[in-house]
Amino acid sequence: MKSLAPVSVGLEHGKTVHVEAVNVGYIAAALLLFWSWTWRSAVCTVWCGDPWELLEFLSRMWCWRLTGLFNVPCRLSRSTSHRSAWLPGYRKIFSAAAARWHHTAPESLNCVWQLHGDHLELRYANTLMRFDFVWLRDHCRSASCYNTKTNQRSLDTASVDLGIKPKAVRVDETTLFLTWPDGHVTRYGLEWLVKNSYEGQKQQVMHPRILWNAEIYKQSQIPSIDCQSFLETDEGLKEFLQNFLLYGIAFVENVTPTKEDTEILAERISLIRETIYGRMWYFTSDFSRGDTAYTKLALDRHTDTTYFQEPCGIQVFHCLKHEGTGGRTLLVDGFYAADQVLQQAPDQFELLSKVPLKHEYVENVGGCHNHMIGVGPVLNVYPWNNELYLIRYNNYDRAVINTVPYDVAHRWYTAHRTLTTELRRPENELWVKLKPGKALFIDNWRVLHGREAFTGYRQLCGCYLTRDDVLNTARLLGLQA
Ligand SMILES: C[N+](C)(C)CCCC[C@H](N)C(=O)O
Ligand SMILES: O=C(O)CCC(=O)C(=O)O
Ligand SMILES: [Fe+2]
Repeated sequence: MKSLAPVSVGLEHGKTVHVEAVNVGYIAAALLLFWSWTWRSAVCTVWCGDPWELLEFLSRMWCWRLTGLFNVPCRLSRSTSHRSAWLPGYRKIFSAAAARWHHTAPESLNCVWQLHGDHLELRYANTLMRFDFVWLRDHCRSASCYNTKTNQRSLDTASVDLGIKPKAVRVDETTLFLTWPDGHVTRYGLEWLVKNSYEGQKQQVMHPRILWNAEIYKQSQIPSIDCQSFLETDEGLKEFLQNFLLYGIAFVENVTPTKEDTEILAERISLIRETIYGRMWYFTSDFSRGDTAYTKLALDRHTDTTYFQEPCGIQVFHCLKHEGTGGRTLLVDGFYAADQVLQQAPDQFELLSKVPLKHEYVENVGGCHNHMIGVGPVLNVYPWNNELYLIRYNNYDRAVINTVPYDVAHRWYTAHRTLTTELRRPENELWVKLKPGKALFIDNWRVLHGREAFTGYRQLCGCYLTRDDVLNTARLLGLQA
């Protein structure tokens, strides 16, 4: 008897039937019996293992044939059991059948599918997708599972058997049909699957952006949006938001230079995020608060509120008055700089995205007492596609590093230096002088700001916006955000 690599065949609910090593004659007989159902009762006589196991196995094979799911048990997982072995010939036939792609309807030749032991594989619109069975059950859009009025799931996911497997699968030109063991039918539009599958998502650009240095930004000649058009037309607002999403900064001009008018602007696109600085703030160099922002000193590039667990999404600045010199605003695209780090030193990019850091705001000035702590890495990336979505960079407010051991700390300082070098390249610096009437919106998750030291009286007003609400407005206008 030839000894073969042990193989086990996966069945429903994670059960595995181990097939005893048998000789050629037995396998031939088993094959014969398999194809001739009427002989099912005689199985035990040619089986040298547990007869019920074989019976169960063969009956399942029969069911699969009936339901067209013959290829279900194609997961030929390795098993350390000495008992299981297939004859090469049978194994070949078996896996050849298993590897068969289904073109259920002749018209749907652009969609093929294959049912595996633990997932469904489907190729459509040049996308090869793999779906977990629980996922397929969980996302069912039938009336009993999903409320299309509220766009909410009604199905209790915890009630789905984790070993669930469809009883039948069918595909026509547009739709995948799955019948579950309890008879429930799930339908998925093939287009919907491409859009919503992991593989489909990976192909899509999540957030279209134009990374910039000073030259790129200036060359683009992005116009400021007129205040009236911003406030009164959807086109004006949409153009503004499109610029904002692409570049992380956008300007509105011809704004009446008051705090109240600035507030009206802010409210046009979002809810205002009230913080310890108030709702609409208004500041001069009077050191009314315990922060360098409230002085005449220069401020190096940074993002704000790094000491919040969720740093503010958007910052609005409107200079209401400046009688003096200096005080220009510095803007640097943090994502452009981070991208340079990724190109030069991917390991340093990774470190900056992995090492959690604390930022802290401790204030005890006048009647203001605050102690804020926010923890997170400098670069925040989506774990599923590594896309950068938030940069937390403020060397003034960075707290004691005590979240990593000394050697990691040293590597982190090296990576931080690389990023800082990029952020400080003069060609990456966009300098603007904010003037009364021109409001600036900054994506505080992406673009760093700073300011030049100044003399004289300078008055700035503005606010923070909740990011979710800005993106909500953009999506409602049909933008990808
Ligand atoms: C904008 N406004 C003047 C209100 C607050 C400034 C906060 C400054 C702080 N160091 C930070 O970077 O978060
Ligand atoms: O004074 C400025 O131009 C900006 C100061 C600053 O960084 C801030 O208020 O967040
Ligand atoms: Fe700031």
